[in-house]
Amino acid sequence: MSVTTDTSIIPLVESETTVIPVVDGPTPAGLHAESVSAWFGRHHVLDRVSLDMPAGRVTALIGPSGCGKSTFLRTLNRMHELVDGAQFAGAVRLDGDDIYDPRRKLMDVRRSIGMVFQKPNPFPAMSIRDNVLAGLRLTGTRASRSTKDELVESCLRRGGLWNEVKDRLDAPGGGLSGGQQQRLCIARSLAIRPRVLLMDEPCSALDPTSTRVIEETMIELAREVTIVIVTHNMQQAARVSDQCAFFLAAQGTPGVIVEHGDTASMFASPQDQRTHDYVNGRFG
Ligand SMILES: Nc1ncnc2c1ncn2[C@@H]1O[C@H](COP(=O)(O)OP(=O)(O)OP(=O)(O)O)[C@@H](O)[C@H]1O
Repeated sequence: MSVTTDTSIIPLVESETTVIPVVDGPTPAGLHAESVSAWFGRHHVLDRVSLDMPAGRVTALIGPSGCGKSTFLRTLNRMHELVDGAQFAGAVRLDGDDIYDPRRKLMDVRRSIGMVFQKPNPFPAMSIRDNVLAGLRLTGTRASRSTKDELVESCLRRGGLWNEVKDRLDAPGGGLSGGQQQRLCIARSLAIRPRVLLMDEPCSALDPTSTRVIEETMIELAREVTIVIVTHNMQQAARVSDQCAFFLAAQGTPGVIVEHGDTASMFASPQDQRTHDYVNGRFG
């Protein structure tokens, strides 16, 4: 089950004010999950999952419904803990530093590791420009008017939306098409300079043309931000990802990674029969 919610940005709220060089491009960071387990109450949904997600690469998480892909994704920026009764064990290292270290500020974690959800969730009545800048306000980041203008243009360009909206930046975000709204959400995520972007089935609500545009945007973005994407679409995983991890939860047991590796090899010559059957559409 993927959770579609505006909490994508609410957890960033903190009173602290920071000034950061908002226009410089960020540098992608490596993410490493180490023996990650997760529970919802007594329901154990992930069991000791370890995965390297290299800097500047696209990692696709694939597997049948309910095997824990979205839960795993949400442990990667500590959104899992927002659910009542949710528990976590293990470590997630961002360029070597554990994001679960109690000395680490939660806001810094969520600023470094952004998230884009299945259903586009721009603020519908807010202008396109203000949507892009919304994350800055929520993180207490100050910037001059001209810096903001540069930032809006840079994020919309990187989100692959600038040419379509540059003449109507004051129009409401809710007036855009679904695909444009999703790219606006990507641009909004980029404005706080994440080093990793988590994407939970970002194209599942979109038509094929919008999907292709988002995929092209992802491939471009991977130079500056590490991407981890959950997708049910095998062609999409093959098109956009450098490496894949295949998750599976056998009946009544928590999800594990059955196989992971370079995407081309996993599709052409999977090592595990279950991976072979899944990528060839035999189940799931
Ligand atoms: N908020 C929640 N509260 C309780 N259980 C949950 C919650 N979210 C997910 N689960 C359960 O955790 C398990 C893993 O769900 P998860 O959404 O991570 O799987 P998934 O592989 O992403 O599925 P899908 O591909 O259908 O989105 C499922 O059994 C699901 O019912």
